[in-house]
Amino acid sequence: MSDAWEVSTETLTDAPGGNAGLRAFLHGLPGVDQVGAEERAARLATRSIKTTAKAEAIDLAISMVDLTTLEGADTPGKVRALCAKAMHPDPADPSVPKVAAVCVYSDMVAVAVGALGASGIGVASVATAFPSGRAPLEAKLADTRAAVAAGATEIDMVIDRGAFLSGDYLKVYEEIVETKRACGGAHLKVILETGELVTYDNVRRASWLAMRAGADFIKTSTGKVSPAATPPVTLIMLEAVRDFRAETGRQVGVKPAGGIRTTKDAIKNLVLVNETAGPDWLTPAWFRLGASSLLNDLLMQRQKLTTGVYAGPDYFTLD
Ligand SMILES: O=C[C@H](O)COP(=O)(O)O
Repeated sequence: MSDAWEVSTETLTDAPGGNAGLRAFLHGLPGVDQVGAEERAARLATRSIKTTAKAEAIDLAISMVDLTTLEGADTPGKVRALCAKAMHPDPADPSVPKVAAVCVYSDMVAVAVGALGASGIGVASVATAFPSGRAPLEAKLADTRAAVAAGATEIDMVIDRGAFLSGDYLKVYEEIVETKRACGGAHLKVILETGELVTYDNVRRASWLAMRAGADFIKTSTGKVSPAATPPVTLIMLEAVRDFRAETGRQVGVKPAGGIRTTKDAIKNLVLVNETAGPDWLTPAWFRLGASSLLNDLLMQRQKLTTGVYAGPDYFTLD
């Protein structure tokens, strides 16, 4: 499987069998064993990673970060500072890898594009009436097109959870298909907002629905709803991308986001990836960590491993 992102061109324009067909497919998926999923996620979380492996894991995690600011009070200055940090997380140590992408609201895309220049760091924009997903489809598509026109290379859309929970799977499917079309060459991450989906079975169903509609990535959460990226939810989504590739040959990425704050959290995620979807997903092309305040902890732990002492949170610029 290639490391490069493959924009899926085979997105289905019609859901075979309409809503009834989708419903039959999604409800025909095997149910999630809740106890089994929680126990497996908890067991994997106890794996201890030390010394060289830990240093490698920290650098891999840094390279997978979608460095995020999604606040009403975001300013061009804050976004430029975030971009500087994305390119040189620790200006005193050029061996620290750059992050994968900067994630902002669509009106901040042009600022991020200008600040990141030719760094190779992606610009991800949330879109489609983030975070609620409540707006007419035309407004959602206009939001998406505006972000792409401003230079976004990745679009993080939210699904309509109300439609999903009321069983209108076709509406969710068609919105994803249309948003994928509006993305053009940009990659589409589909946010399921798992904290609102009520059951693990729904997490599995929403993952398959998004992948069948053409998602390049499935993402847990907006970061605005709790619970967000819990280990069992990430595990279920990793199983879904693994099984989807086995069935269709197409690889889809996974992005847990929301509440990932510590190096421990990040490493737990990497173990989950390796043990569930497998090492093919252990690259920034196929796995991202959406986080607004994880990077500094990764930098502190990295420095501790290198120098033996913690620099302390004030040493690094705010993330
Ligand atoms: O997409 C990323 C999330 O909004 C980040 O959530 P966080 O602020 O809990 O790290």
